[in-house]
Amino acid sequence: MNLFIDAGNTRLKWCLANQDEVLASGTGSLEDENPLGMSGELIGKVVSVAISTVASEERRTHLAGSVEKLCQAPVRFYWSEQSRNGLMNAYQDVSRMGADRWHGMYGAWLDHRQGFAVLDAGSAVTVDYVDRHGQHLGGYILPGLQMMLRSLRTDAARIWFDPDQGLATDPGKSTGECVNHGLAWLSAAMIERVIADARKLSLSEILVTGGDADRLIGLGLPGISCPDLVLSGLRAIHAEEASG
Ligand SMILES: Nc1ncnc2c1ncn2[C@@H]1O[C@H](COP(=O)(O)OP(=O)(O)OP(=O)(O)O)[C@@H](O)[C@H]1O
Ligand SMILES: CC(C)(CO)[C@@H](O)C(=O)NCCC(=O)O
Ligand SMILES: [K+]
Repeated sequence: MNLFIDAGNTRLKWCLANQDEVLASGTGSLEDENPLGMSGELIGKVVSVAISTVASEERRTHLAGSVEKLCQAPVRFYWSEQSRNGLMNAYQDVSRMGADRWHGMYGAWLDHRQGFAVLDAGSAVTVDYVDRHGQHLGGYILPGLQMMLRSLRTDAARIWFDPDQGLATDPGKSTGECVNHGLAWLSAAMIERVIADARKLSLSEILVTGGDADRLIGLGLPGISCPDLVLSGLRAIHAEEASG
């Protein structure tokens, strides 16, 4: 069995799979001693490890070391590419693009050939557009929800509030409401722009992934929820590499 890991800035997601089926999956944290939280029985089945990560070089090295030791299996990292199987990256320097974005787009490209947007609402939010020819048209990087809450709390001396996950966007009448409604209102505005862009660029689907995907759908994003988009892209690439 192969172990696949999508290691973001906050959490990591993993799945244990062979060519066509997923045996188990879960989430973990790079901070934990056992970053995967996998049982010994599952760990015993791992013969190779494939990782997509956007973590710092220090955390990446640490992860590689602990996973190698834990699984006694070779670890390979997969990065952004210029092109693959008809999907073409718009970046001139593809080594600068977060691997999660490329793997997410590739996961989407496998099943959606009519042009799509990928919205990954994680620690940071990314939006990427791919037309029906497989051409990546570019994208956007924005702060994520927790990041924005944290910066308001840290950088504005008189803003105290309890974060809520509410979806109300009407004008707030207390600090807490103004902050919470403000973030929902901002997300709603982003959603409107993505919808407008998708229409303008003739992209027929919006695929949503990341920890805050359901929140965006709750705010009216007409998107398809694909929680494992990055891992699907990574699995496909790993399989293609293995078959030569
Ligand atoms: N159990 C959870 N733990 C942490 N964050 C969560 C959880 N459930 C939902 N979230 C939300 O998910 C967001 C983080 O998303 P995700 O877990 O996809 O991040 P990530 O993959 O580490 O991020 P990135 O790839 O952007 O570095 C947070 O803003 C938070 O609001
Ligand atoms: C934007 C994030 C943090 C989203 O996870 C990640 O894709 C990343 O670190 N990207 C590097 C910069 C870039 O994609 O251009
Ligand atoms: K992610």
